Amino acid sequence: MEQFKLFDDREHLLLPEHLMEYVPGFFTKMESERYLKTFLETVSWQQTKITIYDKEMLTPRLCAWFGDRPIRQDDMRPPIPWTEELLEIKSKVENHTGIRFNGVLLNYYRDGNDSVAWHSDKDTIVGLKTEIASVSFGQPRNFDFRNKENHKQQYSLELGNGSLLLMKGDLQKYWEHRIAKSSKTMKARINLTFRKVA
Ligand SMILES: O=C(O)CCC(=O)C(=O)O
Ligand SMILES: [Fe+2]
Repeated sequence: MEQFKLFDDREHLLLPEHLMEYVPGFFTKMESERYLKTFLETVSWQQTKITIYDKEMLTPRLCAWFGDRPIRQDDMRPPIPWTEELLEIKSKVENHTGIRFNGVLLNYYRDGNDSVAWHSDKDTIVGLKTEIASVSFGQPRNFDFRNKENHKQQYSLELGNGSLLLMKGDLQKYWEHRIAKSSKTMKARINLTFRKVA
């Protein structure tokens, strides 16, 4: 099991550099407001059905998949073609990370009731480590992550407006993450996860 120090001497959260890189204000406030507004107004958001313990439910958030090809083998719906804004963001993210992506999943959390449950992501080309670049606009929300084998090892990072979080290395293998519901009043947040799909 990998170990790392998560807090410095002043109890500030230290991110393990080989697993995560966080860049607050990767986009300016003005850019972020413009992107949030554009996506809220123009994306054809979908709420997909998920089956949990034989019960059909709707995901507690809205989604849209853009890119060059379908998101997964078991979900062959055609992707929505790239938009001008998404290509702008993609190119800035690719320049910063040096990674090329071929799809982006947009998640729209309408308020504090919207969420994503504990999971890890695995949709990369087999044999490569999953690298996902996550861009957030709007309401800051806590991104919780916990060790798969020891749930007590749990940390939280607030993903701010206009921020970039790069998830890499063995993060998806040993850790899972979520955006929990919140009882506080929360405004809209849109998150973009850039991915490499086969
Ligand atoms: O909204 C987020 O920050 C995380 C979204 C996520 O985990 C995912 O799309 O797989
Ligand atoms: Fe995820």
